[in-house]
Amino acid sequence: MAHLQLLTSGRSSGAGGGRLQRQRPPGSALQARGGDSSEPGARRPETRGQSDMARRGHRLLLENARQVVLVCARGERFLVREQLRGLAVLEGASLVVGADGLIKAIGPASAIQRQFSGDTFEERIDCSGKCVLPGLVDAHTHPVWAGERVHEFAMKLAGATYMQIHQAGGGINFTVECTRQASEEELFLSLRQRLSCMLSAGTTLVECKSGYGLDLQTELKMLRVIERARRELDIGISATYCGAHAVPKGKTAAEAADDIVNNHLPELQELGRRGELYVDNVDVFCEKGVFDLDATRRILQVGKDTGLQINFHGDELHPMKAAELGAELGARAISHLEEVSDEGIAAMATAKCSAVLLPTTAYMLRLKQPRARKMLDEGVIVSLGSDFNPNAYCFSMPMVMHLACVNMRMSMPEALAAATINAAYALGKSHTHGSLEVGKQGDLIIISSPRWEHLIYQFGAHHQLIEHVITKGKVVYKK
Ligand SMILES: N=CN[C@@H](CCC(=O)O)C(=O)O
Ligand SMILES: [Zn+2]
Repeated sequence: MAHLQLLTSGRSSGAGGGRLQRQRPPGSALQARGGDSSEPGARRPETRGQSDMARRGHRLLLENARQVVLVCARGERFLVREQLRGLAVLEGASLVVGADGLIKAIGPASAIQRQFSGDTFEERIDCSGKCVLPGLVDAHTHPVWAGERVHEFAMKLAGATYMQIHQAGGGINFTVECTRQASEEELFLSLRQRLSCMLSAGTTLVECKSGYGLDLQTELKMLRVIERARRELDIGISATYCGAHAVPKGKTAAEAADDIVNNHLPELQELGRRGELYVDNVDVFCEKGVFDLDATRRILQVGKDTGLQINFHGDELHPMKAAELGAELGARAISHLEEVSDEGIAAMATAKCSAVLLPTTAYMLRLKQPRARKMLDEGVIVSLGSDFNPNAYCFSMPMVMHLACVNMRMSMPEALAAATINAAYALGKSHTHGSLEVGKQGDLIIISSPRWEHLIYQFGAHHQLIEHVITKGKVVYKK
């Protein structure tokens, strides 16, 4: 009898000496049509024979993978607490993506072979000895900008702080000047290049912020560039309006907030109504010397009222009570949180507001690490992002996961969940992305290793490990 074998890899179940529990799968994991119909609770596979029906055409067959990492298998929208001890992993499994780009079946290789024996596939990939994982989700990036800030890296190495550089006209302000001068085409070409680097590092869904324009005209230019990328490129995009990323020269924070709530947000709403520009999230840099709690509240509330999800920068360099505010406003996610309070953590857990942790920032700026363990223990939905921007120049979610494990003491299953299903939740997309389940989008990566943990363990080796990146069942990167 061909049972689906659902493996659970525990917190300490790394490649060396970890324990792997084999469990009978829950019925929902057997949604895969390859499931054995004799399995209690299994949905009966379709019984129509190939002889009496026309051959069906599908987009992709991934055959006989050593491991297929589902991440979760019961339609969970996020994973917290003990759910993170064991991710759902199938061994010796195959996966089918249908012509619509959605996952059609996942199950034991032999069952999938029987079930689909007469069908055709645009592409078949032999995954023997390899692992299939969900495409990675990067929940926080600033990828649209012009200019060059490598000199600031040297200044920071010599001891300057982020805020010293910012207040001296560098940092965000410097990038704003360059981005205002850049053409839309120039910004699009550099964004395309950056997104292609992310894709080849395994990211298939990425949050992209504006925020280097600050004035309406340049913010719209950045958002149009993101919209064009969403329409033309293979990577999935969640667009964030971040016009409150810094206080523009010549304005106070209150004046900037007025401009945003009276002019920027209504204009975005109108463009959305006309189908010209889709924005998913509203962001504010809530920080001492940038936007205080009151200004942040005003902007986020109006953003929410115009239909945007709240997803903002908080409690990064100073404790601001941003987490408490986000929980109160119903924020979907808050990023950074190096300085979050205990009360803020508790409030985020209750409000199901995701903490988007950014290991590259704490690493590059030598900040104290966000308290990931406390957040995880209290049941906060922890996600990860690369924070790609001119200050933290990193495209790679595998490296982000590695840093999260070493510097924030997350386990490998926690890090992978944070870079897949939980990051998708932070973007409001975990019903379609973030795990390999029937009916979800066929976004996957194939790595040339017999255990998935190598993607995290081999620091900086993702380009050797990642063989294929697939979105909607189509190979979009091949090593
Ligand atoms: N903290 C605010 N924003 C960015 C940095 C942007 C920049 O320095 O250009 C961040 O998330 O790290
Ligand atoms: Zn950021």
